[in-house]
Amino acid sequence: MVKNAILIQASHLSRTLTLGSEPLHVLKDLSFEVRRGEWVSLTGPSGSGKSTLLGLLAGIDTPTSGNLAIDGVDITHMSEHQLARIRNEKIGIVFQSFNLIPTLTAQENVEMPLYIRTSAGDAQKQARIMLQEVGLGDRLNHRPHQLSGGQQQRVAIARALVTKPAVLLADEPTGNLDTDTGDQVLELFAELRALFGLTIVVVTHDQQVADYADRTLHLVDGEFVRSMDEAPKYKAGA
Ligand SMILES: Nc1ncnc2c1ncn2[C@@H]1O[C@H](COP(=O)(O)OP(=O)(O)OP(=O)(O)O)[C@@H](O)[C@H]1O
Repeated sequence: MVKNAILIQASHLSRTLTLGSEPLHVLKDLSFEVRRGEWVSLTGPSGSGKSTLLGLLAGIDTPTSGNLAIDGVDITHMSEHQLARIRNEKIGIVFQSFNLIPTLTAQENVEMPLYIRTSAGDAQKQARIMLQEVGLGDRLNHRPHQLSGGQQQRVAIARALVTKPAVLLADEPTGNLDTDTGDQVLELFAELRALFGLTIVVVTHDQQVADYADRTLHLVDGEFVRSMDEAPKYKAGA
């Protein structure tokens, strides 16, 4: 059976927060698709709604209105329990601050998402293989504080991908890394995309990071705009 080419389908998504008496329209009527195997950047100024949108795609938050389907499954009205299952099966997430558990080794951190789906022995084996894929086969027993920032992010990437998700979501994944280390992490994304046919969505405010993607969705004040619609960088004839 040919799998659906559309991996993420969002229709008229809105997210409104009610704080005090005034509603805050964080995301406004967003409709878009992401195709299987595509790499999309999500850019925009601070406060434009990037992380909020990523939270919806991750099933961490739910939209106020509209519909969202991931890998052919409509997740819009799912219970927290159902969303947790979708997150474990279909979604890998990487954050700016790595979010590793400090008391666990690299291997144990990567095993974690597998505990609810397989035996301890199998989890250990799969975690080892995934850490080898990200170039950390010789750091299995190191704890996060014994690893560099780039290595910690590689562990986080291994943890995100060990369940073989359809989509990797990343929120400023290079934000805590120097430029060279950040580039290495993005090169690793590209390798893993080729290896696993991954779909990738990266939130970033860094144009160089955004340029790794096939396509950019640019948010301003909760709405998509084309980057070229922004204020011109120079005046014609100046
Ligand atoms: N839990 C919350 N309570 C109150 N306001 C919130 C909450 N979450 C988000 N917001 C508001 O929603 C808007 C969008 O926030 P969001 O974090 O999605 O933006 P962002 O584009 O990711 O910003 P940044 O680049 O600074 O991380 C902001 O104005 C923010 O203040």
